[in-house]
Amino acid sequence: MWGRSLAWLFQFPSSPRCPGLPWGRRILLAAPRWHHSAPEPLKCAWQLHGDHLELRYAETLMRLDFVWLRDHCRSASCYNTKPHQRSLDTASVDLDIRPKAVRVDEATLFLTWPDGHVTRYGLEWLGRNSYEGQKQQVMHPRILWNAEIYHQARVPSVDCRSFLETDEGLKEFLQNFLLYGIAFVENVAPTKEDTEILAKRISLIRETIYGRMWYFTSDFSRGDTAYTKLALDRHTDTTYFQEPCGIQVFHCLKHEGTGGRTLLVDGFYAAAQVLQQAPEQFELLSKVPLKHEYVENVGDCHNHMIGVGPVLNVYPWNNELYLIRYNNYDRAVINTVPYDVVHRWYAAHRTLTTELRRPENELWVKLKPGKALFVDNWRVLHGREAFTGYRQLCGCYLTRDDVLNTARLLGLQA
Ligand SMILES: C[N+](C)(C)CCCC[C@H](N)C(=O)O
Ligand SMILES: O=C(O)CCC(=O)C(=O)O
Ligand SMILES: [Fe+2]
Repeated sequence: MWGRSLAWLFQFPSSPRCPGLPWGRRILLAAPRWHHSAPEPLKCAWQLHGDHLELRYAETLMRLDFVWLRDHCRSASCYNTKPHQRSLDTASVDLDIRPKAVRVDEATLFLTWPDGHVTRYGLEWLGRNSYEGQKQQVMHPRILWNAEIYHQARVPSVDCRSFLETDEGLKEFLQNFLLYGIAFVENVAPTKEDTEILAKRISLIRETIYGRMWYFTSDFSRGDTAYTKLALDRHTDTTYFQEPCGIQVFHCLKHEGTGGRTLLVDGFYAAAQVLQQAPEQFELLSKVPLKHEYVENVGDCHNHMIGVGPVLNVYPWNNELYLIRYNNYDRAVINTVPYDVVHRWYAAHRTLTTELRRPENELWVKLKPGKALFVDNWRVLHGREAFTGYRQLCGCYLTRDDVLNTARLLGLQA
């Protein structure tokens, strides 16, 4: 029996935590204390250590802390499955707790605690919810793009009626939006009110200093270059908020004149190139905190906003990007790092900018009345070409949590 289980254990690659140490050698040292679930196929093996339980299930080696195991107990007295909320008072758990007994069958881990309480875990559940399991998964599946990838994907626009009236239309739209960070709705009546109806179908509108639904022409009514006819280089908006707006909706209601095309660039595609070419620069961009700032004193508008955070924001456990802040217009004085770091940061920023400016990464579209564009402002940069004539643009920002909420309720991974 032991021979067979050891043979099985030898098939696994070396432990990710100790790359130099073959798994087999660790097992030989620890062999007398390994247990495994008896029936074939042998999918699970475990052993108790001084302060944690080591569990191998399917392809995952998990190290589970005893307090964690007590804290996540899903028994009726510890967890209320109706509201999906914990009833257990975590602060009442002895930090030196250790299970009195451990047993594993084909699908379940059973732990008996010193006070007799029994905790059961589905092995499948642990595989998905442990740190080691999470680390292997992405939170947000995406397709990174340059202009060619995006064009070749032939991502369809969704028709306004299908978007408003059917779950399939909405789901298709949101799936495109989650994968590419941009999505279009067609045949929208060219008014601010109709644009608002679209926005409300997927989220709550995020009211900001620019209003709820904003509407602008090149009338200099606000102290920002957006309210001119000038070209705007690629950027993300509201970098000067502690939480930049998650989504931006654009709907061009009128343009009598030339130019004014919209530029879109996938910031995560560019960042992925930086990671490949210069991982230390990617790391710097994800670690150095920066300020962005908006100071306005025009007419009755008086605002002073400051947002702090790095250019690239990643989940620390899997290094997955979730937010890029990139706005060279609104970047504030750098006073958060010493001079030598500043210089390396400028070099890293240059590498990223070079990627963002590659013509092959630029997607140019002309927004027309009837075609609304949704942009993931945490991922995709936008800009515009200079223009002549009269141009009216309306839109709004959306709260990100609520867009993702809608997507999850439709069964999408968001
Ligand atoms: C869309 N709307 C015209 C309302 C906003 C303009 C905000 C522009 C600002 N520089 C930023 O990038 O955040
Ligand atoms: O005028 C445009 O097309 C976009 C301007 C802009 O960057 C913005 O409104 O956030
Ligand atoms: Fe903008």
